[in-house]
Amino acid sequence: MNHLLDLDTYPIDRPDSPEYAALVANCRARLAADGMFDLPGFMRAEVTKAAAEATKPAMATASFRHARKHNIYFRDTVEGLAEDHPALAKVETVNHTLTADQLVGNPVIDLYEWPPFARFLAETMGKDALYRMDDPMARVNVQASRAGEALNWHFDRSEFTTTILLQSPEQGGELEYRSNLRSAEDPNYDGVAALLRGEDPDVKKVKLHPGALNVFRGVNTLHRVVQVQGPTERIVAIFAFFDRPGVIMTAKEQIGFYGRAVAA
Ligand SMILES: O=C(O)CCC(=O)C(=O)O
Ligand SMILES: [Fe+2]
Repeated sequence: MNHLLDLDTYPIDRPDSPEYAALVANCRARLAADGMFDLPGFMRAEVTKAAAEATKPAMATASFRHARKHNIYFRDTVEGLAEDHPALAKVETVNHTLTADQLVGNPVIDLYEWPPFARFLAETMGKDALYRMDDPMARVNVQASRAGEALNWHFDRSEFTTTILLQSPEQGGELEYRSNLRSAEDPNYDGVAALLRGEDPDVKKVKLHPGALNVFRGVNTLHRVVQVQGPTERIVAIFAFFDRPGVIMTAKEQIGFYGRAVAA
């Protein structure tokens, strides 16, 4: 993996070393403080560039253009919330997705399949273990956003989201986020509504660079990608891990996310 990743700076292949323990401790502290950590230069620059380039033919011809209006919960109704509550205000998302079955041979798949990666992520999140999905599409996705496009405000359905940015646009494409906007006990609908009105002073913005590993607690961190400007697409790889092995999507979920279904 040394040819793909900067294992000198990030020794995730040496889980028994003191350097590994220090790295994990640092990531955990940042997750606790900010709901996020990123590791710049995690994937080597030339590999990152090659991985981005390799997605382009399929992105141009075979990706799923996903354009939708949604609220930040991706749900039609939220129990206890009036339909016209401003926390349910709709935003628009447009992006283009390639699924794992369309990424065969891409370094992002090699990384996903490498057991120390899941082990390292689990340790940063304070979990006993994390498992890859068995879903042929959802395991790893690559999303492209073009000028005028972006993934809009949302909470994630999974507790954590793990990405590697493969290509930056000229302008836009930063990740905007607000950690701890809600908790398991308090949905904080008024806080959500204030943020959607642009009135939350605690929104932060991070500009990731290609090759950076980014992990964030998306379940309680409201987040969006800032609209892309200019001719260069923002391209990001998204890795799906679960607390248990063997997770797959239903055909209905696959069609909802990707416009087609592929059996496991
Ligand atoms: O593109 C990104 O950086 C964030 C992706 C994201 O929020 C998601 O996949 O849920
Ligand atoms: Fe997300």
